[in-house]
Amino acid sequence: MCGIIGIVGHTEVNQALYDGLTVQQHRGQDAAGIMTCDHTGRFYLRKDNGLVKDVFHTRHMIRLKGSMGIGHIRYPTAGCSNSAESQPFYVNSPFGIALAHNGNLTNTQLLSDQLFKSDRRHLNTGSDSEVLLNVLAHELQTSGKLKPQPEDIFKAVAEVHKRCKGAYAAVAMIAGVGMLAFRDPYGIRPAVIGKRDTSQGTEYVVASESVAIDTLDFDLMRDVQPGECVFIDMEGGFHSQQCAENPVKSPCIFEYVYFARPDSMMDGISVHKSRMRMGTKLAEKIKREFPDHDIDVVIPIPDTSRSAALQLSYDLGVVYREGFIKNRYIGRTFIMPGQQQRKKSVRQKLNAIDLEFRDKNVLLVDDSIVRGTTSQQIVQMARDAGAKKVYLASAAPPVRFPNVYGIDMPSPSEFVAHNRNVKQIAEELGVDWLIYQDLNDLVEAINKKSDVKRFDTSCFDGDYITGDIDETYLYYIDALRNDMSKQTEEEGNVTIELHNDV
Ligand SMILES: O=P(O)(O)OC[C@H]1O[C@H](OP(=O)(O)OP(=O)(O)O)[C@H](O)[C@@H]1O
Ligand SMILES: NC(=O)CC[C@H](N)C(=O)O
Ligand SMILES: [Mg+2]
Repeated sequence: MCGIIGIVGHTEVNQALYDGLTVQQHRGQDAAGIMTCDHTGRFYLRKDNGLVKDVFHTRHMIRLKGSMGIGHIRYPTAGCSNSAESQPFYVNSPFGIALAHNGNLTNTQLLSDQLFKSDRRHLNTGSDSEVLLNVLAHELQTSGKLKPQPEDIFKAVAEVHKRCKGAYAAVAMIAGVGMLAFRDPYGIRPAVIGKRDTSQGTEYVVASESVAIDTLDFDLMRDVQPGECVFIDMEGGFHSQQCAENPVKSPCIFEYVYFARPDSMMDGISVHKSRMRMGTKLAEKIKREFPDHDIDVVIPIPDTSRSAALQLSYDLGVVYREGFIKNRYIGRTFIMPGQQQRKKSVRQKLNAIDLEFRDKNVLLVDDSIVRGTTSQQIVQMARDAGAKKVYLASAAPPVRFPNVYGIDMPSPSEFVAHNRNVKQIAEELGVDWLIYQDLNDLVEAINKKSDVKRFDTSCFDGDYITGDIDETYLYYIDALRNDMSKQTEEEGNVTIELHNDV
């Protein structure tokens, strides 16, 4: 998952972009970038591998001039993790365009071929986001105008929707013209719009999550709708249009389970409330399946499971205790690039308080179990701390299918639930019993009264919302992106970045 932000203001936007990326850091830890545009139409770029706080130093911030800009934090799902593939990406023709993308295209190969053979465009990386930018650029080029008007931009985005498959929530800047933001026709990845009135006029922000809008002191207006394009010109004029033929709001369910911050609103749904309801549903299932349970204490696996675990303990009538202390300087382990690093980081990140485990039957609660990296080690820690029995509950169903829309889990054989039933997974994780949320309950917990038609639930049930994912594609991304292939790829990777300010 990546995080995006774009701002059209009336004064310098560099600091606001930085702050907006920082509060979305949980969406990507591999690379960060900001590109700004000043009143002369000149772009300024800084991007590199690392966390936001490590990528931007004062010397970079000073050079990021202008009242319009976009930013990105990256968790790679295509290409490699080299800084050359960090974002925003830039093309000089037409106009000068920069783009930052959250999601993953599923027809990258075909598009790359078309871009080279028909559109006569050069791609310099293996990133699907560079492909998205070039498709947009080609479609904008066809207007033939010196300065594109809102209707030219909407027409270009409509063509992007026809050509690009998969997931994309993107912000883009056209030099000296303005900023646009658009989501794929299913709205798989999130994007929200905010505004604030200043003495110089209205300023606009688009971000992956509303937490950025809140913390930057903008007011949340609404989501960018699936298929819609929003365009804000350099003078602050706001334009929008639906550019897809059949948009169907179907966001990725994993955003609510794990990715998003609980204080964000996405597609009209409070992430925090949805996680609390996940706790309630899970408590109901535990009561049904284990009416005579002997749980002494409910312990969350920090951080993400907390909202669900707290509500679960309340509904179950069992005390809640923080039994694992999280090292606040270690990031999220699931989105780290390799298994070795993920494994090591769980131990560095979490440590048990023996007192909360000794001689107790503990119910550990996590939001999701994917590779089982976290649960395996946590269960052992609970036992080492003296727990009598260790039970485990997951607020989401078993992850059994690869994600192709922006979460880097391409390889079913890496999932602990692969070819195992719940009893076998429990054995593998070393727990006395294991319980998973049912998919129906998860959907009900998230969608209480929003206008979301359905969710992309593919990682749980293999039903890919775009309807065009077949075995051949799944085989292809597995071969390309399983942990082993990625490691080999990274070792031989020495791409040198063009257009970068070090
Ligand atoms: O089964 P696994 O492959 O280990 O993946 C699942 C775990 O990874 C995530 O935690 P993470 O440490 O990334 O972030 P968090 O601190 O937000 O919970 C998630 O919350 C689970 O705890
Ligand atoms: N997780 C994401 O949204 C990744 C965006 C893009 N596919 C990349 O790899 O950079
Ligand atoms: Mg976790």
